[in-house]
Amino acid sequence: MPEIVSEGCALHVEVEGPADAPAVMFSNSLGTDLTMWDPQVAPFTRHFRVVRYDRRGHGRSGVTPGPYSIAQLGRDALAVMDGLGLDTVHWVGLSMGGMVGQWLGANAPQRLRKLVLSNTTSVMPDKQPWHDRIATVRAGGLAAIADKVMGIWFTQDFRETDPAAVEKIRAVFLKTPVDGYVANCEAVRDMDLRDLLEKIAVPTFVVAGRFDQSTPIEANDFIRRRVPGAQLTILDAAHISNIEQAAAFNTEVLGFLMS
Ligand SMILES: O=C(O)CC1=CCC(=O)O1
Repeated sequence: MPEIVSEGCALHVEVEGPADAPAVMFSNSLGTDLTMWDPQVAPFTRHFRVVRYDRRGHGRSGVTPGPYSIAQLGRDALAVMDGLGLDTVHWVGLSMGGMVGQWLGANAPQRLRKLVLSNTTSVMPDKQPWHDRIATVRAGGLAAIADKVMGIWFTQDFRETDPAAVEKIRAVFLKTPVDGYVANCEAVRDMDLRDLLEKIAVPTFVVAGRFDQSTPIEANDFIRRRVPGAQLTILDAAHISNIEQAAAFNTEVLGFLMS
């Protein structure tokens, strides 16, 4: 894999699937890494070249001083495309990955074929919970919020029926560097992408979770209403819908990308 450095940060990238197939680039959520997309690799590599990367501050990518911004994280994504020699990709982003996707859809539409925005929002109207979360993590590390976050990411039913899947993502969450996590929280807290939405000129599919408390259906439907021609589907999941409802997520997203 080529080493890709974007604005002083080495980004960890993995590529799988046929080299001559169109590329799908997956972008992770806050406090995860590229392994969150493991349930997508087998079905998507049947049709696509799968590109996954760890967002700055996460996983095996570097941690640079924060705060980060969604625009900066968008430029990182373009650096990954440039580093791999990809003129265009399909973009699949969940939560923060969807925030970066909104920025790309408005600022670099020529680099996108289709855009999937999953479990995301254009703005965090209440900043206080983010100030509180940052203070708690600075004082006690990610362990201080892990139980609460897992309770937001997955329904109780899923936590009981597939504890191994939850443990796997909790372990990634706990390994996320505090400085990287906080710098990304600051990007989420401070963003306001609402005015970009009507500029997105890329076929767009919005995926919401019926039980998502973090980026509720209304926030996803706001995006659907503002992005010209966008469609919305709602899965029986909380926030990390690509894991909790992997089969439905794969069917819906592949159906959109291949239509
Ligand atoms: O961790 C959360 O609370 C959910 C979330 C917000 C932005 C993101 O990427 O995940």
